[in-house]
Amino acid sequence: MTVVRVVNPNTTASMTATISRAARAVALPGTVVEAVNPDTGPASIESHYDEALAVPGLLAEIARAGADGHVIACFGDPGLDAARELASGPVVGIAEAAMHAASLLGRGFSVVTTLARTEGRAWDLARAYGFGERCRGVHSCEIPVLALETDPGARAVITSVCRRALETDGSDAIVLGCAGMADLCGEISAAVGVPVVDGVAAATVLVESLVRLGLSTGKLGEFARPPVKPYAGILQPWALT
Ligand SMILES: O=C(O)C[C@H]1NC(=O)NC1=O
Repeated sequence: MTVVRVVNPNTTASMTATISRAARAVALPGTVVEAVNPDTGPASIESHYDEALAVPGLLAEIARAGADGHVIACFGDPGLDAARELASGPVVGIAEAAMHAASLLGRGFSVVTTLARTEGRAWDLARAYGFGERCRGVHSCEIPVLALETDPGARAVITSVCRRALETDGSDAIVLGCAGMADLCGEISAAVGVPVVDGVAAATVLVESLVRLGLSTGKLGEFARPPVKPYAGILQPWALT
């Protein structure tokens, strides 16, 4: 039995439930999906500040024993490198997984995300992961992350931005730029007529496959366990042994 811990780094349990449904929908029968979120940190991640303050809570969830692999279920892939130092199993971010999957579906893909201020981060990740050319455009809906659950017009807006992205970019696929959009994949794909990739599902399947292949992060160099040292103040609980 494989245990994949899917970590929503923000503290909104209803979003964790959406993420859990998307991950469980694609996991194999022998895989246990453990969807969690920290109890400390931002309610949603929409800025560099939010992202920085989400990382300690995220790492606490990564550090807990009992998982064979981890998904970081936030499109900024926050704390991914630190999580890889800490975890013994594979760790995959949803942006990374979605971009890899989309790159196999055609010559180029477009990212559709929430707020315009997060577009730069999506471009940074695309370039860092080697998809600077394959990523044809990053577009935003100007819908706050938590409004995805409460705004009845959100689906229509996201679908419209996806349609415009395809026209503008000439891309072959869409990457949804927020874990909170995970439940919109099928509906939007049917509406716009191209594959729409949800990073939660893509990362869950990727981690599951890596575990089944007996593969994990290389620990000889950069991603070896961090050196032991004191951590003062409120971060004292994060000190390693
Ligand atoms: O960066 C974003 O807009 C999306 C990102 N924020 C969040 O709380 N979960 C996410 O997937």
